[in-house]
Amino acid sequence: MRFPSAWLDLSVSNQRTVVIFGASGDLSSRLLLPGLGSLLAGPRATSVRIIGTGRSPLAADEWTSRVRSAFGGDLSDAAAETLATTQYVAGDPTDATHLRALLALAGPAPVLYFSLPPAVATAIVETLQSVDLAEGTELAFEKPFGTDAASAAALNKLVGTLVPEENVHRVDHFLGRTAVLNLIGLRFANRLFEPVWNAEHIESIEIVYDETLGLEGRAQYYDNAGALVDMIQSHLLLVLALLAMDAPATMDAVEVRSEMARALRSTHLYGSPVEASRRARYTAGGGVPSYAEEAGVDPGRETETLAELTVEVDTNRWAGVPITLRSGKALGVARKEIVIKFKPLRHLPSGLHGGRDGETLRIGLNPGELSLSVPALGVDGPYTMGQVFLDATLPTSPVLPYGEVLNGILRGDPLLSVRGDVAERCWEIVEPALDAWRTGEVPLEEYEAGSNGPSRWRAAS
Ligand SMILES: O=P(O)(O)OC[C@H]1O[C@@H](O)[C@H](O)[C@@H](O)[C@@H]1O
Repeated sequence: MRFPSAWLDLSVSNQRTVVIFGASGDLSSRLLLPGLGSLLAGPRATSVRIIGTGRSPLAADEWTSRVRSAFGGDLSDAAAETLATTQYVAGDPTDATHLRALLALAGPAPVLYFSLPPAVATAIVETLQSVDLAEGTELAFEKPFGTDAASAAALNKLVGTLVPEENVHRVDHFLGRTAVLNLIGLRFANRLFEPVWNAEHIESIEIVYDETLGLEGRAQYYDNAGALVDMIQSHLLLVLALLAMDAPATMDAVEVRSEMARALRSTHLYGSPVEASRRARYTAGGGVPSYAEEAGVDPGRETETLAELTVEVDTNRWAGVPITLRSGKALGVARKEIVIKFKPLRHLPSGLHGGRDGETLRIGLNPGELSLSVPALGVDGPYTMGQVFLDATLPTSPVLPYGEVLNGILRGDPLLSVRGDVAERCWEIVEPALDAWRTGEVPLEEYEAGSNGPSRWRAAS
């Protein structure tokens, strides 16, 4: 159950220049630079030239010290070299003259990484229309890609005039998670699971990413996004795609991404938006203030901090199986897992007593773990059926999920990047629920911070 070695290749064959737009922002220092640092720590890594850029002026030593602290620990040769060559250039990225100077500095085949919200990234892409891009330029975008299906489609169109689709990387760090990548090994290299991975044998699926963390000072972004857009529209639907897709012919980006896209094209809400979606917001609890009182939040906006969506993948393999995606903040338990419930067998020999439950497979997403409950005789007394658990821990990659995705971007391989049509499709899947929420058809429920969320939700713990 190991993923192909190309994904574990920590080396960056040709030195590349990465221009980070929004470099002085929180996302860059919290996620992007540490991810790059973990990649550069690999034994075969070569250095990368990083040019940070943003509107805020930043002294050269201030920028270098930010990069240094994001890399953490002892520096490998590649990381030390990267640090020695990095620079920061302040300027307005929507000004074509500034962009031309920046690209001249970057040289051949740079990666332009937009560590910015969609509106700002779109404005820069618009300016890039009047600037010549070097052959082999790669463009990388943080999530969310667009703010709805229409804006994602418009951005795709704009980006498509600059570089070919295989040079566009819509970043989703869940695709760099060991446990998520291992879904491919778990399913397609596994005699036990693959034959039963369908509606004939599986009753229901949950994909849950409950966090104990609250807002972490990100109100400005989060209050506009909410749990559904922040986690389900992006990360969890992509996990679903890997879980539900058919076997790709090869592990090539074209094949894998086509299968993922095919699964998502068949995905829609399980019933009406009112039946298939739930939303809630935390009130004060355990020393955490209520969401409405958090700094920077507009209480009237009705932003949800916990969301649940049940979908169906309407294919021959999956039709009829409810798949529930759930994620939220400030919950009592950090439950981050996929739960696959198999159907009970139709028949048990008479004389066997107890548990007729089907098997349950739990795939821990963070950390990566597997647990399969199987019926066994004698667990709860002689000739009585009970459940025993087969547990395994997945190896932890030394490369952070962001680093894994970046590895692909630097090598020009879009395998772990979201394809344009998939980015649009993920919006289309959630939009009926978002529309029903806007019109108040689905009430905004409440849960106490530190609790497990409202009861009676499908994926309630
Ligand atoms: O557990 P991880 O890797 O930090 O991923 C979860 C995070 O993913 C991010 O994309 C979301 O914006 C955050 O709100 C969330 O906390």
